Amino acid sequence: MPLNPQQQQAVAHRQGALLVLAGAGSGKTRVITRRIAALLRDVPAEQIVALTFTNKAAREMRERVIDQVGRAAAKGLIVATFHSLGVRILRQHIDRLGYKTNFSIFATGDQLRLVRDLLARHQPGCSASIAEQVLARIGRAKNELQRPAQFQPRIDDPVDALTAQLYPRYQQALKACNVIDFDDILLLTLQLFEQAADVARHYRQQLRYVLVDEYQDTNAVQYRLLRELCAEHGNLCVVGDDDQSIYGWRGAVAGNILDFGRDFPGACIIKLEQNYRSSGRILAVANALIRHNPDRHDKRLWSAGAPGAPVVYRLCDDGEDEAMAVVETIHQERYARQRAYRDFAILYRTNGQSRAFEEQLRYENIPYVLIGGQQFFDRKEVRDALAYFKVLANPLDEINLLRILNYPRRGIGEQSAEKLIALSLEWQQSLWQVLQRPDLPDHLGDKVAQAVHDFVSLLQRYRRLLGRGGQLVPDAQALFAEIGFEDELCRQAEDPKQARRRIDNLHEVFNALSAYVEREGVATLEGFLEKVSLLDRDEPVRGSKEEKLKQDAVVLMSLHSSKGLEFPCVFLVGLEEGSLPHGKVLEEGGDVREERRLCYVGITRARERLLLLGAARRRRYGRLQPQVPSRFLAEIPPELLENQAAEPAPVDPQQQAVRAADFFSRIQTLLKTDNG
Ligand SMILES: Nc1ncnc2c1ncn2[C@@H]1O[C@H](COP(=O)(O)OP(=O)(O)OP(=O)(O)O)[C@@H](O)[C@H]1O
Ligand SMILES: [Mg+2]
Repeated sequence: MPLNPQQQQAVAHRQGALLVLAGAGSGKTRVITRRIAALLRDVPAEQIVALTFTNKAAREMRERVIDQVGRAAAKGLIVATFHSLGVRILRQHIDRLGYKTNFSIFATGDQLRLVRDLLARHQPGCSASIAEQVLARIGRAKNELQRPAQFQPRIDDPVDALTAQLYPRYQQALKACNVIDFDDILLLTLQLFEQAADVARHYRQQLRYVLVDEYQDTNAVQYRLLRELCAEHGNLCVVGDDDQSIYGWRGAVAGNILDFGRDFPGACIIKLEQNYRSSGRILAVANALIRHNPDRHDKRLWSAGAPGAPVVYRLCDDGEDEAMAVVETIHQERYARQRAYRDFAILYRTNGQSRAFEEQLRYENIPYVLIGGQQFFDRKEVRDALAYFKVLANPLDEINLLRILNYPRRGIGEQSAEKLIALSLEWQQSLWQVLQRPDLPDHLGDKVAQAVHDFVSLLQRYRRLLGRGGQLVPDAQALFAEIGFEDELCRQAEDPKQARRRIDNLHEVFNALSAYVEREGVATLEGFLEKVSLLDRDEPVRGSKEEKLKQDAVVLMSLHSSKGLEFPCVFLVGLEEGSLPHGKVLEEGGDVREERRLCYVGITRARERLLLLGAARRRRYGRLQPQVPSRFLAEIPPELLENQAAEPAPVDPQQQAVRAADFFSRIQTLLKTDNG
């Protein structure tokens, strides 16, 4: 498909800064991939770096480039997320900041545990629940470029006061364990560039063409990093849409995109106005909604396509009814237009909303894939297993060392663990060093000291084995068999089914490891852990997101993870006050404009058919409660919507009995499929 003149101009642009500011579906991502292909004709691949927000988007972009230029020509090209580029750089040079290059990356659970430990040590009276709030403040501070020294607590804010106290200690503890957290990845990369001029120069000379997709979602740290990278050559090309900025809550600054012209004087700014994705009617709805956000760059998106089918709003009776309406439409559309299951996406505000749709789809035997939801790598047994890997890769990782010290139980109880920590503080040695001291029997008694000794030699033995990297999977399996990990899972489970699930999850870790080994030329435990810690925060439970998208199945996902994607038919569900806009935002006086942008993102994923749905009543805390339709619906002129909103039917007792019977038979079917 040929590019339009504006797209061509963006692709042909060579030196200096370039901003493509354009609405949804106007071909921004396409411009980036075509530009890379064009650059590859006269620039070595290693000099080009394209940055995106999710691993999925990065993989997809690489594939699209390969389709155009072939695999050989794309070799050496860097297509990555900001975080994976950061890790790549830190692995080479983090020693300049006083860390070792085999550092590990903390998962959220590990971070929380560290903050809880620090709280218990320094503020014994505090409730443990405050740890999460402190951690969130630390995260926000890091994304706003505040290191411990720059953190400014707000007056009269007790959580801020605690954060001010704990943040420096948290940072010291991480460093002592040779660990960094997710937000440190970018902050430390930036620090490296600022402190080590030679390192900065090296990357500025190596990475001569920088391209960024979804630029509206960059935060302050990412922005500074880009400035550092492009300080000499200035070849920065960014594309984005201020109307799709949906990560303000994570510190993204939409202003970055609006200030681009000021920050990079002489920048070329190109606007794309033709939308190639959505039908005229869908586009009209999107435009009408987003117009309600003040202070935006006004963009007029038009489509050369046909107006298409009407956009429908359907007010359903309750959540079950909403799910049935969706499934009914899927059946109709498949029948009338021979659509595949993968043509449909059900989009919602929060992952918890998927349940009713999943039930209904299962009941009707419709294949579906769920993207996001409870994160596989966050489950307890999975984190316990990974803790072993983490300690084997980096024995200074004290949090994980403590996690496995007596798991599975080996006779080093909590009191002994506390004694060991006290000794490590007293002797100013790392816990790992303390565990290896010959004089431990004097402090712990012979029996416990023997258990510690066995534990240490086990770890050392496997460190040697795994360090060779030849047989990661069998070696790891041997380790877990030797320590009796599965037996421990069985002992702790409440019933055999739970035990089975947990053991399956452990095996899934081995599967993930083996898939990694197969993919990678040189596989190491560190490399595997790095992959896991860089997974998209909303990566699916199992399998990669694009594998799932390839199957012929209806897709269920949150609005946040739908960014950049497109589907022939989209159901945007739960259009009620409290769901979209989200209740938390309303209660805390948050930014309703960001919720509106989220709704806009959802609408603009649709190519041909868009259905907006909501329920008149919804089950909350076990009771049906009346709902108010989303304010966003009222912002769309009625002539743009085909309203299928029926007044909720008066409840006829006989009908209710039929519904109840139907409901129970469905539950029974579900239980049967569950067991089967
Ligand atoms: N010149 C063109 N001719 C035909 N189709 C095009 C053209 N440009 C883009 N498209 C198609 O339009 C759709 C949207 O393109 P793309 O995903 O690049 O848009 P985008 O601006 O990145 O959207 P979003 O803001 O949602 O990320 C894709 O299906 C793409 O193939
Ligand atoms: Mg895009």
